[in-house]
Amino acid sequence: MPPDPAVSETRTAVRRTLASPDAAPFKGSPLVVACSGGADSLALAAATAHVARQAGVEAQAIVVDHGLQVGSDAIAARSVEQLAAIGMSAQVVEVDVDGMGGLEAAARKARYVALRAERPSGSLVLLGHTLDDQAETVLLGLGRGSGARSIAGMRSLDPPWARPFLGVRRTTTEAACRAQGLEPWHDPHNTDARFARVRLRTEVLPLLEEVLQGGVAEALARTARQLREDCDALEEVAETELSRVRADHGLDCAELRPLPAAVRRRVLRDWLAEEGVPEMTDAHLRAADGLVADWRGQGGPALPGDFVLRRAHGRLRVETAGRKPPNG
Ligand SMILES: Nc1ncnc2c1ncn2[C@@H]1O[C@H](COP(=O)(O)OP(=O)(O)OP(=O)(O)O)[C@@H](O)[C@H]1O
Repeated sequence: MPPDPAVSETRTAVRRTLASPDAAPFKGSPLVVACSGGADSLALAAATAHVARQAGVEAQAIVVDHGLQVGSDAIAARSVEQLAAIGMSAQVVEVDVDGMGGLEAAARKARYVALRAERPSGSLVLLGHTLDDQAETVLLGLGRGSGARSIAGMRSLDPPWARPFLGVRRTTTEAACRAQGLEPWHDPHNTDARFARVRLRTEVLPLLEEVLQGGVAEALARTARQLREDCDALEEVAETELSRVRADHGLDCAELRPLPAAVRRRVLRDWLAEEGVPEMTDAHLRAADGLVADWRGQGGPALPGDFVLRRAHGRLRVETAGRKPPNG
């Protein structure tokens, strides 16, 4: 009997990602599925187990227990049982979440650190993000005025991370679970209307679908892909330009100025990161760019990490706050 269409779609998605040219260095490497026990990552585990068996490669799952809610250990244990039913061995990794920068973000950070540390060396870690997650990320980014890179969403392959389901709808992962007799865990956070992402999913996207007569999630995912291609091209150009405009431990303003703003700001961002300036916001970057594009002899902006940007003798330099050479 041919497999259920949803099951086929999930398997094809995993096969395609592993067969992509960028995944070639990982051919034959072990596969690790990051499994929360939810429908997306459970369907991913089932598809990966099947594809791995056919290809003769090792596959296992990691379930992260963030310890944030009562009974999180029981939820993790249930996920391990579901994984055992599809023939995938799993380990539970407990992490400490410090709550810095918000609980959600801290949990995510701890999860990625643990997955990276626990995976067998040389393996790919498969994550269950779907097309719906991608669409929500794009829409949230647009609404918050984020930069192109963050609206460009997630990559399907960004070693050691792989996201085979970025073209698969959430309804398909749910159907694939049902068809395989799997019982996903329903995270109460996914329906908690205090989260902007949840309201976007349950209120905004359905309304947009109605107004635009369907296809919105796919369209947003397409926007993400196009932007990603544009961003990649711009970043390549910026890398080349950065090596050209370097001068005397700084940057040459006369060489920088004629560059298109999108390239110039990327050059500045990459160079400032290289100089050790942390967490640049868009406002910092614009102020830094003002020293090049709109130079009127002004003082340089203060940057995060107690750094100051200065323009002297036609060169940009990063200094720690306190030292002041003459402007020029
Ligand atoms: N507790 C967990 N243990 C293992 N993997 C997990 C866990 N939670 C999430 N994941 C992995 O991350 C994927 C995305 O999950 P989710 O959308 O909940 O994450 P998020 O909080 O939005 O963060 P991010 O999207 O950056 O991973 C899941 O499909 C799964 O592969």
